[in-house]
Amino acid sequence: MRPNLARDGVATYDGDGDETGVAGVSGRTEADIDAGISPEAGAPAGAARLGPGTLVLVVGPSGAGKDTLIREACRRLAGRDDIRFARRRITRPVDATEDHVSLDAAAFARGVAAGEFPLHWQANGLAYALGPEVAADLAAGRMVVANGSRGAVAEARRRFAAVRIVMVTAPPELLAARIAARGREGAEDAARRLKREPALPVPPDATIVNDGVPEAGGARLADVLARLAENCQGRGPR
Ligand SMILES: Nc1ncnc2c1ncn2[C@@H]1O[C@H](COP(=O)(O)OP(=O)(O)OP(=O)(O)O)[C@@H](O)[C@H]1O
Ligand SMILES: O=P(O)(O)OC[C@H]1O[C@H](OP(=O)(O)O)[C@H](O)[C@@H]1O
Repeated sequence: MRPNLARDGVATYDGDGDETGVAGVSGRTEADIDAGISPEAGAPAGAARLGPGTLVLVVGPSGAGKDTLIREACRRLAGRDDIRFARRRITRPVDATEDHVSLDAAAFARGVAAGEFPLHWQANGLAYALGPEVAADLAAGRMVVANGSRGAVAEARRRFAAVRIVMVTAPPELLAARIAARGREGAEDAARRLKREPALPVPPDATIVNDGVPEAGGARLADVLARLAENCQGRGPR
């Protein structure tokens, strides 16, 4: 399932839905967000899920610019007490590319065993988690935005009451060039990242093609987040 990158930065999905298990699936557009079309239809019913605030997972291929656009959107939405940006736990040393909490493997495993992480996943030889403050913010009715894995969306939908997905993508040649220029990964790791294409279990609520300047993509993400927050009304901070 590959996005079409045309049409004013809004991607739709082709295909028969094989990868999502949904026949004739098409991406939700920002118009759908305005219409309040719910992606929870068909989500598994479970025990108490974390909420009532909405978890927004920003997903997409490595190098697309998720962290960059999240930083930009965070700057633009500073002062919004109803929207928080998650600080991830990652088994990666601290570096300039993301303001995460760095944990070693043992500390990460202890966090998992203690049930501290409302969501965790593994990818790229690393372990990632959202911290307990995410659950607290959702419980207070806030929207929480996190850089997520496409492979963790299904689990997120089981664990959280309301999950929205924003796909950030870019043409393949830009992905490769950006990962190389960032210099965080070696050539082999970079190549493995470029090959990763875990399927989403649902189409994204919005897609941002980050092929312009970061400020443009960041402004677009901020817009999408503001609209998603509007549609979570009735669940404001308390
Ligand atoms: N619109 C853009 N124009 C030019 N460079 C960009 C743009 N967006 C991001 N970049 C650069 O591309 C690199 C990858 O961006 P970023 O780390 O935000 O991507 P990511 O999707 O979070 O990737 P990963 O999943 O590998 O962490 C960074 O060096 C960033 O500065
Ligand atoms: O390929 P998928 O499963 O979508 O994403 C895998 C992981 O890679 C990226 O993290 P980072 O680049 O290591 O910070 C994503 O944020 C996610 O955690």
